[in-house]
Amino acid sequence: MAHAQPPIPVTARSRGPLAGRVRVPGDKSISHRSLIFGLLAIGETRISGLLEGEDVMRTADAARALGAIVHHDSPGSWRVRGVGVGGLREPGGVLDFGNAGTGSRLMMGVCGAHPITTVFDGDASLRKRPMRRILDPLELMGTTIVSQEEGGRVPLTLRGPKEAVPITYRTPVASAQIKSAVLLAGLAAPGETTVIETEATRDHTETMLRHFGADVAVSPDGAHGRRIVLKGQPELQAAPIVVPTDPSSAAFPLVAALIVPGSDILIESVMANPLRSGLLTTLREMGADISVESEANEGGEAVATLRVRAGVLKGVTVPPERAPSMIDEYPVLAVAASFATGTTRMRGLQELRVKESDRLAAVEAGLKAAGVTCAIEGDDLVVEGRDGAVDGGGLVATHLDHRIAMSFLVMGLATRQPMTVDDGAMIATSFPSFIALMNGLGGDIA
Ligand SMILES: O=C(O)C1=C[C@@H](OP(=O)(O)O)[C@@H](O)[C@H](O)C1
Ligand SMILES: C=C(OP(=O)(O)O)C(=O)O
Repeated sequence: MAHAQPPIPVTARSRGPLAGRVRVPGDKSISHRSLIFGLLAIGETRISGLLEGEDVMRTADAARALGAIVHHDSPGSWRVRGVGVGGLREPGGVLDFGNAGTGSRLMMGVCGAHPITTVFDGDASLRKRPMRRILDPLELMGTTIVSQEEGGRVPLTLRGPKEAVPITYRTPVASAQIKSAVLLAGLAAPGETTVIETEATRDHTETMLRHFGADVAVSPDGAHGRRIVLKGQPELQAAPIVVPTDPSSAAFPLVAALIVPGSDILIESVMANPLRSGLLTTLREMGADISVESEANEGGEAVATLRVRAGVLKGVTVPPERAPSMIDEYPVLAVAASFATGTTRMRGLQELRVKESDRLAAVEAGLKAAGVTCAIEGDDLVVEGRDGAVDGGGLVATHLDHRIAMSFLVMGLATRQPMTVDDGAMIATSFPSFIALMNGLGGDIA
């Protein structure tokens, strides 16, 4: 499958303070959803600021295979002429989602509720990831799992029912992908589809449902949870989308500026959605010098331009209920924690084991390669901070995981010895301009 090219090792070296002003690319979660909603709407959806990373391009290809007309006008600017809910065409071939959990899982929700047969596949990383979490609710809605690899993995084949059955579903783990797959499937079902989540997760699907004219009601459920009720079979109307920047990408220059002594940078228009802001909360608790220079609204999301200055960080305990709001940021938080004074304990990280790699194991191995003491205790990751002085010098195995690659390259900008990651190719899945952007701030990554 995809990405069988020879690995491309990349090395980061420390070369003095970072300075300058950057804007990171569009949000990956919102970019996938923009194309999917464009497919499911009637009319032409105009998107600006779309992330043109490999994961999102797979979703664009899938939308085309399902009948949408997708045009790329200029960098970030796309148009999608949709087929409407119920109007999907059966694809002629396999839908290959490459490395993308979000694209594949959300599209399983879409396709599994339509009366078509679809085959899903991906790269070696995606082939290891659990899909039962999507297949279980889909089966309740009437989808037939024609074939699947052991444990519900891709390659797998779905056949949708004539008409999907609406369900009430409590997600078994905090996952915006499960929630979104069920809601997207619920679009094709008559009546009300309800998703209940014990911990609130990113709400981009709910926001976009409303934006395209669906009737969706969200109410609190328990201490941290939400209940989302969707009225099925709406006629979604094309609507313009401005994709705000990706806070999960902003995390890399942000942490780099905190740990490279003397740094002082501005990161423009970082999406400030509270369900995506756990890293900022945690870094501030660690004593990070992050100030808000200005605030605005982009595409319906609050954004803030952040000034970030290097300084002393102190170890903290990160509570498990914060995990959904910073789920993809733990690898780079572990890097920040390595430079802090004292111990950082990140609690409740079981979901990190089923991302593009087992991120708990990959982070532990990478930190140890850099001379940092750390341990996995149950579902917690514990990092002993080295008070600003990390040796580095290790070779880090990235296991087809973009966030592992970028996190350890950020680390190498501040370690005594350079850090090398075994393969930088996967960075293109979410942040193709990462190396150029970091080097533009004064980094040395090559
Ligand atoms: O819905 C989304 O766009 C995402 C949800 C999260 O996954 P889970 O739903 O598996 O937590 C996150 O890790 C992923 O990068 C994007
Ligand atoms: C987990 C991630 O993405 P996905 O699940 O879409 O592969 C990520 O980008 O860190």
